[in-house]
Amino acid sequence: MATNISTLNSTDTVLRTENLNVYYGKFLALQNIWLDIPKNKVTAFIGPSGCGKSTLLRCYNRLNDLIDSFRAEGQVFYYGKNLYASDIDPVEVRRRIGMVFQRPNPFPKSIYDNITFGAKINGYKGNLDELVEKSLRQAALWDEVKDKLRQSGSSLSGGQQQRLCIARAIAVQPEIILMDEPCAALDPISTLRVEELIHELKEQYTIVIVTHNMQQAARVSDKTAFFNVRPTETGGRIGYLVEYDATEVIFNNPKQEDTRDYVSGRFG
Ligand SMILES: Nc1ncnc2c1ncn2[C@@H]1O[C@H](COP(=O)(O)OP(=O)(O)OP(=O)(O)O)[C@@H](O)[C@H]1O
Repeated sequence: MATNISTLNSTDTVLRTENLNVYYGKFLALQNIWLDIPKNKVTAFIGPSGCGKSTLLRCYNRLNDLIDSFRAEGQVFYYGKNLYASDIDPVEVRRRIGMVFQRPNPFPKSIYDNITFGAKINGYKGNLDELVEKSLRQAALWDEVKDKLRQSGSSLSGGQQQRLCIARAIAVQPEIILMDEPCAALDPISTLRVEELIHELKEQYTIVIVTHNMQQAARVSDKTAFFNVRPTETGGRIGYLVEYDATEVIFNNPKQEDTRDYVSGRFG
């Protein structure tokens, strides 16, 4: 029988990777990652393009399983339970560990149905109207859409669509929200709204965010992991974790020179 991962004991470390190596076919994308993600905090992943930030994020909710060439060695723990164990249901993992992507991707459905879709699939027994209102309020979108819930999600502005996607992620009552450059396609004002939202959401959720925006990482996160990529003799590019610490340490007093160079913009 599948393990019910929602009943696992809670500790301050929600996700832990131990000696994680990730391959796409023969290509080693990430090497030897040891990283603990703390509960109810925002953890930012920063680093140059191709260093494996999104790859690691997708390992946390087994989204990489959908890529044929993907293979992981080492372990990813959710409250001490190996997420890749044979008795773990990846669908349940993705319900507990939701994801918001770079481009807002509402379903081609009404605002209301965007929120209720996942809940219905999961057999939600509560009041759907209440769920819609609660999720939209938590995503700071309710006031803007409460009079047009039957309109298509794609009729909203890009920033509103992204908050709708956050509301949709919240509606299935996850514990963790993974965000892969959630503001990359947004204007500065929408970005600010989403950043404010992230601050509010961490009261209830654990958030891991990939961002290319140094200021954003400094503004929103409690901890920051800096990844880098090194070339191999055979032309490969291996991503690795350089340094992981409180965000203020990473930005103001990092231990590694590469981190200092990257956060100060001196990185090639
Ligand atoms: N589906 C895939 N198939 C094969 N290789 C992949 C796949 N996804 C990512 N990669 C490779 O793995 C490495 C890490 O990619 P990833 O997207 O995780 O990096 P990233 O740090 O998130 O980059 P970016 O900041 O540009 O989004 C890259 O070399 C990339 O080309």
